[in-house]
Amino acid sequence: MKTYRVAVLSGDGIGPELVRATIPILRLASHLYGFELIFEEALVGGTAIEATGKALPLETLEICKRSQAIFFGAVGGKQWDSLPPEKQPERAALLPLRKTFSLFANLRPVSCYPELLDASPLKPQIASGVDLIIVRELTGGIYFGQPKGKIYTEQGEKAIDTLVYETSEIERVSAVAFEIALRRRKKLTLVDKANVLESSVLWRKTVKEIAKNYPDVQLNFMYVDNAALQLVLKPAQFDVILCENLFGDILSDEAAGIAGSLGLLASASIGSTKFGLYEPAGGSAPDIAGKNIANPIAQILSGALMFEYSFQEEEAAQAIRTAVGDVLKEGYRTADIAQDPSYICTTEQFADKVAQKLEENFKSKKEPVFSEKP
Ligand SMILES: NC(=O)c1ccc[n+]([C@@H]2O[C@H](COP(=O)([O-])OP(=O)(O)OC[C@H]3O[C@@H](n4cnc5c(N)ncnc54)[C@H](O)[C@@H]3O)[C@@H](O)[C@H]2O)c1
Ligand SMILES: CC(C)[C@H](C(=O)O)[C@@H](O)C(=O)O
Ligand SMILES: [Mg+2]
Repeated sequence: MKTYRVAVLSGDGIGPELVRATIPILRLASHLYGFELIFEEALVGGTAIEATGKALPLETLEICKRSQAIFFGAVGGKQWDSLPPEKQPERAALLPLRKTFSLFANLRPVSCYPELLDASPLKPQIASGVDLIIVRELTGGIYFGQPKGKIYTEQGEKAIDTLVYETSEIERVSAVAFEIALRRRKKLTLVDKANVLESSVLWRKTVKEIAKNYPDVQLNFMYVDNAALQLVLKPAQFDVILCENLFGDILSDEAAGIAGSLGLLASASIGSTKFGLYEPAGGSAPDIAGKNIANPIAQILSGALMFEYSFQEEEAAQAIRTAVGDVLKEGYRTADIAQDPSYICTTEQFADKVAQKLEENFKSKKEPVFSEKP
C-alpha cells in the first residue's frame, strides 16, 4: 500500500483544536481511498518555546525532514510578542520552515460556496461566482531581504526592512502561477506597485517574459491599491492573482473576508519537489482559542491540498471537498459563518459531520458536486 509520512505541527491557539478535529478525516479518507498515512507529531511555535526554549526545535526539523509533507496548524500569541523578534514563533518557526524547505509558492484558493453566499459581507450578486486563487511568493521580498534590523543613531532609533527580488525568484513562482492558470480559466493578474517600486518593475518585466511560454493565458497587470478595491467591488473578475510576498499576505486575508471568514481559507506552500507545507491562511486566533468554536474548514481543505499536491491522491482530495460542501448544503456551520442558530456546530461537531459524509458518499459512490480545486 502507498504510505505517506506527515509531520503534524499543531502549534498554538486554535491550531491544536483544528488539527485534532481534522486528522480523523484525513485518516478516514486514506482508508477509503487505499493509502496509508503515518502521522508524526512535533512541537512548534509558542508551545515549543514553553517546552524547549525554541520555537523550532531541532527534533521538529528532523521530523519534517523525514516526512513528505508538513500539516501545520498556526503559531503565535500575545504571550510571546514581548520576546526578541528573532525568537518569536512567527519569525523563528514559520518563516524558517518556509525558507528551509524552499517553499516559494503559496497557493490560497478562494471561492464563495453557493451555500455560503449569505456568509459573505458582500451582496450575493457580487460575491457569487468568486473563484480565484492567490499565488503568493513566499520566500523572498521584504520578509527576508537584507539588511533588516534596528540601528541606533544620534537622531534616535531607525528600523530597516529591505524589499529585494532576484529574477530567478520571480521566474519560478510565475511558472507555478501560469501552470495553475492553464488548468483554470486561463487568466492571470500580476498585482504589483510598478508605479513606485523597482522590484515591481522587475516583476512586470520577468512575468512578461515567462508569459511568452503560455500564449493561451491572458495576462494583465493591476496595482495593489486598485486590486484591494477590485476585490470588494468585482471579485469575480479574478482567476489567478500572482503577487509578491507581502501583497499576497494582505490580499489573501481580504479575499477570505469576501468568502465570509478566515476560517475558510486553506493554503499550500510548495516548491520544486512534491514536499509541501499545508496550513490555514489564518493564524492562531487568540480571541476564540480554546472554545471549540473555530471553523475547521480551512484546516480540512488544507488536508485536501496536501493529498493533491504532495501525494497526487486527487480522488481522496476531491472526496473531502465534496463532503465539506455537502455538510454546508445541509445547513451546518460553525459560529463565524452561521445565520441560523439551530444549525450552529462546534469545531468537533462540524468535523465529525464531514467524516460521516465522507463515508456515506463513499458507500453510495457519489460523484463530486463542486470543486475548490486550484
Ligand atoms: N500561519 C500562522 O501560523 C499565522 C497566520 C496569521 C497570523 N498568525 C499569528 O496569529 C496570532 C493572531 O493574529 P491575528 O489575530 O492578527 O490573526 P488571526 O488570523 O489569528 O485572526 C484574525 C481573525 O480571524 C478569525 N479567525 C481566524 N481563523 C479562524 C477560524 N478558523 N475560524 C473562525 N475565525 C477565525 C479570528 O478569530 C480573528 O477574529 C498572531 O500571533 C499572528 O502572528 C499566525
Ligand atoms: C504569521 C505570519 C508570519 C504569516 C505571514 O505573514 O506569512 C501569516 O500572516 C500568513 O499569512 O501565513
Ligand atoms: Mg497572513
